[in-house]
Amino acid sequence: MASVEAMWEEWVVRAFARVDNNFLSYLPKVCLAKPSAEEDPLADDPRAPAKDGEPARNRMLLFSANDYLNLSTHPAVRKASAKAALAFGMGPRSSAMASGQTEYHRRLENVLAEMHKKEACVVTPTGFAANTAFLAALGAVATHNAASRRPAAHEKIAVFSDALNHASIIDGLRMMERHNQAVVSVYRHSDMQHLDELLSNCPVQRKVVITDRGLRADARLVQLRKKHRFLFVIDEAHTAFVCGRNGGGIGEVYGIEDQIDIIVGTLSKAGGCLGGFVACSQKWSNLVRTTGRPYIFTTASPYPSSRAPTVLITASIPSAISPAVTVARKEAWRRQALWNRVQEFAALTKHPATSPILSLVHMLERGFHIIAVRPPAVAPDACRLRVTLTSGHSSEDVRRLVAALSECIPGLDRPADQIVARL
Ligand SMILES: Cc1ncc(COP(=O)(O)O)c(C=O)c1O
Repeated sequence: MASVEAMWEEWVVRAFARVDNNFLSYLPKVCLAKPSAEEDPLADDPRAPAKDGEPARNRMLLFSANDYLNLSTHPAVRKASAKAALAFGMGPRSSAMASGQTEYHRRLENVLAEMHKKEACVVTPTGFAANTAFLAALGAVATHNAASRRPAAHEKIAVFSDALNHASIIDGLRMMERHNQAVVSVYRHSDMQHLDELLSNCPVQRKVVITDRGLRADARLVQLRKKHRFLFVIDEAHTAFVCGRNGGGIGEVYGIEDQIDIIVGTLSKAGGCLGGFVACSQKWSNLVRTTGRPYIFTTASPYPSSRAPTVLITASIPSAISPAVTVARKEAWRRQALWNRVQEFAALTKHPATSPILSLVHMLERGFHIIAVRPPAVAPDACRLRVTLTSGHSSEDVRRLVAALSECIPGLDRPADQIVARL
């Protein structure tokens, strides 16, 4: 008889053969460019002339990162994280539930709450955890209102989710279904008519609409909220700090902050650091902290030395994100630079770009790092290549990118539907 190890090995190999295993070959080895001597805080002699890093042929322009405002390398962010790490160390050691919250976490939560015009905010280790923690708390509404019994049909929550919502929303919803807390309906991507129909046919009293595509659906969602009185949840992972005069996201763009009940976001994209958040009312934040399992049962963002008493512990990531948030709000030119790049790209390619993320071709060999979006992120027939523009790209970078792309896609200056057909 085969050993347990051999049996498992065979099952793993068989499973792997059925997944898209090209995935592994897409993971390029990336070496970070060495900072110049002036920029390198560890350089022996900051006045020494900059050394050449990697040979020029290996250098590439990164069009695949979500560091939209280039804050991950901002001097204030580097300094704050280095200072916190030097003073307090790195190891996070436990969850917020076990070791409490530092003043840095609290300060960050207050800034984010204020930024989104909400009473409160809960910072989580990632954006993925923010969505799943919020949805776990949402599920708790059904369970606890059913006196901890299995909720009956009328006690469940009806959740309406955009077809292209992020995996963290999908997994959070699956969790709710597993606990009999929710009935989930998926509406066609940004199709408000479909959403309206589904809402109109739903007899359940507690309704929730959740989308990470707020920018596309805009004010129509607000009209539907008035009509159907649902709890409105937006995942602002790609819009917080990026859209709105002060980086306040969708709510600020359309002046509908008071119409959005819950804002979920990440600090790992435009924030240039790592983490997530749920901005909401005080009551919702209490529920997330006490029932949001992905917030409770996971280690908090990095914090320092075991010698520091808990109340004095500072956190290197929250202390880095705080200056990042300040810079993101203050330096509106970064947002302007980013949107200028989007407009330039749209003008050069005639591609109707309305966001810094563009689905196009892979160009690694030409010195452009662009990622392929493939299953399980999208359906097998919806694979695409994705260009992400940031404020750190110059107009020249965009011109070079478009020139290189045009060699691979002869129809790049034609309308987008024709281009997609050719890819
Ligand atoms: C819409 C959306 N929500 C949530 C997340 C998860 O954020 P994080 O990377 O901070 O876990 C992502 C990241 O890809 C995202 O695109």
